[in-house]
Amino acid sequence: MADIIDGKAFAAGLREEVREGVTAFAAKAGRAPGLAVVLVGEDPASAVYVRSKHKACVTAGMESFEHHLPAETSEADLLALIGQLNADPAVDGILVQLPLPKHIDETKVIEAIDPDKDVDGFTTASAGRLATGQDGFVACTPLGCLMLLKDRLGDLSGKSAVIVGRSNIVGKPMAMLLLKESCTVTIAHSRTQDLAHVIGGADIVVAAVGRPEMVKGAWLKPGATVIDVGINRVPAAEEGKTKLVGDVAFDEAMEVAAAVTPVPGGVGPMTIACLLHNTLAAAKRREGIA
Ligand SMILES: NC(=O)C1=CN([C@@H]2O[C@H](COP(=O)(O)OP(=O)(O)OC[C@H]3O[C@@H](n4cnc5c(N)ncnc54)[C@H](OP(=O)(O)O)[C@@H]3O)[C@@H](O)[C@H]2O)C=CC1
Ligand SMILES: Nc1nc(=O)c2c([nH]1)NC[C@@H]1CN(c3ccc(C(=O)N[C@@H](CCC(=O)O)C(=O)O)cc3)C=[N+]21
Ligand SMILES: [Mg+2]
Repeated sequence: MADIIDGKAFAAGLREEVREGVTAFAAKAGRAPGLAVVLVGEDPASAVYVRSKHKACVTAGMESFEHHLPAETSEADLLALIGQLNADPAVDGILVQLPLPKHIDETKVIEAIDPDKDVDGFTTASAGRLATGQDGFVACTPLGCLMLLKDRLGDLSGKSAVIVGRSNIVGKPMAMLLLKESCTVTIAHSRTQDLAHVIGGADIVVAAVGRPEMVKGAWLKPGATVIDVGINRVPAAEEGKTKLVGDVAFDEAMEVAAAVTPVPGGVGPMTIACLLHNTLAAAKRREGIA
């Protein structure tokens, strides 16, 4: 039976560390770090995430500036808001909750964020810095996954890692991070042939697909470490209820792997803790505090 990697507990520790860092920052800077979260429209899942980010900010002693705009907001108005937040000295980090309504060009909006305030790590500047080994913000979800992997495995050098998914916000930055750790990295996606075989060679599997329980236990190399990024809401056994499952068939994986992250309670809480971590780092950098 594999170990369950307790992302929720690890995230709680990281949040406590950030809280202490915030106190030290405030003593020197005379102000708290500030995070601006922009939500456009009424997507219920997005509203839940934004609420938990706000709560986490406040608990860590940070300022949270919430901007909830109606779904009909024009791209120009949203870009104008980003411009204001870029110029606002009280704002250290800017997060624009994705997805945006269809009439708004996501790339254009993300690119408008000052890279020094890009605590999500989504701008081209941040992605380029990560890819070329320069200092910058790393996307929160892959950063959280890396922290869990290093905590569990120590040195990752030489390990074979398969990432399933190649999105700009999870799969690609995850690949860059693991490459930096000297893993031998394979990125699988919807055109990958014989995914089971590809996964079967991996010491580390990161699943970021968005398909409930698609990675089967029998595909895994015995003793593998499995990081499940997927958040899928599916019907529960009880009539009319839903539950969250990951992209990995958890019970099966527990029979073969050495360690597996659960959903919920795995990667999700790490994403929010890393957002706070990045926001504190942004604030320190902007104030010239080591
Ligand atoms: N825990 C957290 O904090 C977060 C969780 N998530 C969750 O992680 C999951 C992935 O998110 P995200 O990266 O944004 O998703 P995207 O939809 O942007 O990307 C999904 C990726 O999976 C690949 N894929 C789809 N079907 C298959 C298949 N059958 N076999 C192999 N690969 C496949 C796609 O390939 P192709 O490129 O060829 O289409 C694509 O690269 C979702 O469940 C999301 O909810 C996301 C962000 C944060
Ligand atoms: N600009 C932007 N940045 C993001 O980081 C971003 C985004 N947009 N859009 C949506 C995705 C998704 N995401 C999650 C964050 C926390 C949990 C999380 O805490 N999940 C809990 C469960 C929460 C529940 O019960 O619904 C858990 O896994 O334990 C999940 C998913 C961040 N995202
Ligand atoms: Mg869109």
